[in-house]
Amino acid sequence: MSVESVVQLSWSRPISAPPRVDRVSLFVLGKGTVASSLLTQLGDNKGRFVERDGLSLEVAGLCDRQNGLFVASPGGVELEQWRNHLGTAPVADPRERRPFLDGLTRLGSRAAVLVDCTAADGMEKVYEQALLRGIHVVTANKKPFSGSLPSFRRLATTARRCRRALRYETTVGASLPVVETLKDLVRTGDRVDLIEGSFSGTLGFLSNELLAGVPFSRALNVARERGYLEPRPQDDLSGVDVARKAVILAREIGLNLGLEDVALTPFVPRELLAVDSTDAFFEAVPAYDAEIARTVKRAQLEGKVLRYLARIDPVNRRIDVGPVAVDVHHPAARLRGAGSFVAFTTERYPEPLVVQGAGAGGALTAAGVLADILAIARKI
Ligand SMILES: NC(=O)C1=CN([C@@H]2O[C@H](COP(=O)(O)OP(=O)(O)OC[C@H]3O[C@@H](n4cnc5c(N)ncnc54)[C@H](O)[C@@H]3O)[C@@H](O)[C@H]2O)C=CC1
Ligand SMILES: N[C@@H](CC=O)C(=O)O
Repeated sequence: MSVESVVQLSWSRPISAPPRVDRVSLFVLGKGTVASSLLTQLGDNKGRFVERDGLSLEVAGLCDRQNGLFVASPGGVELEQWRNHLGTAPVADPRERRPFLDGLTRLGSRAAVLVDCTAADGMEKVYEQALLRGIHVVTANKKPFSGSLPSFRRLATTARRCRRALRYETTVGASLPVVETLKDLVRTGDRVDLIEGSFSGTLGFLSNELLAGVPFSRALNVARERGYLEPRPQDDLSGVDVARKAVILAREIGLNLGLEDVALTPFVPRELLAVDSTDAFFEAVPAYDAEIARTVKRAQLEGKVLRYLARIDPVNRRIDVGPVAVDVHHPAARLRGAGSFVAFTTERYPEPLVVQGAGAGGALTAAGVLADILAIARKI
């Protein structure tokens, strides 16, 4: 067949045929900073998904710590009213997600996706239940990927065996393309020699505010208002959140390491981290303003900038996470606001491949979660 006749054929197709719209059902866990931004973005972009991708992304299920809501009819949860609907929905045990997952599989959509926007523990079991039912998983929750190594490996294997997607791009650097970039380096046979960077939007922001002379307690409140903090802010300030991200990346390059292997120095004095409840913690913070300001000043007097860095060294199988006084020419010294960066030094990139940009915030993270959902939906 000649090129002309192929062109002729495609032109002769009736252009008035209505485009096919595939229904994709979502079950969203959480109603906090990330989940609420995601639900807003799903509502705001509804028309765009249909027009550009022929996709109708519908929230069939929605759960927080207390309540759960499931809407089986086409269209799913009315997104403009989700807070009211969830607020008046029946109480649902957060550990028991089976009825929702069963309901999701019965909907008969082209695809169903469990979307975890919580920092809940033990979610790997829920993901497994989902994958085994043929439901894809998208998550911003770092714990299932940085916790027990056997659970993490089992999860990855289950996803592969069930041929379902398990996407967690936002677990490192919010919507920055860090995880998939690293996966591609590994998949294509590159050798990763070093991963380093500033992995916390919160700690980057706090360092910048401290450098500008803002008291620590005030900067922390701004970080909270902007949605940068973890549900438990001690996880940011102890460095555990950065350690989790480092473990996630280390495992991507085949290192069998866990949180217990990370050499971790906290961002703040350890006594402050001993305060357990979140309210008491925020009340205790101002007492540490002067001490934290002095640490930052000391680095400044030496002509350096205080940053909170992570370093994953596969040769020595080491992960180091902690504050470092860097030279003003160091890439981390140039970060502004909640800026983060991850630098991959590899066989093919002896000059590191650097991913850089804002690394925290509700709208950014939600956009990353949405991009993961769309990546799955487009493949169906
Ligand atoms: N805020 C950010 O910039 C980023 C956040 N993340 C991750 O996204 C996740 C959510 O973060 P945020 O929205 O900021 O936290 P958040 O504290 O605002 O919201 C967490 C939500 O999870 C719900 N929740 C807790 N346990 C639950 C359970 N078992 N079942 C259902 N819902 C449950 C809570 O009710 C709350 O609505 C965390 O894992 C965080 O590490 C990742 C990248 C960036
Ligand atoms: N609290 C985290 C949010 C993203 O993971 C951070 O500040 O980096």
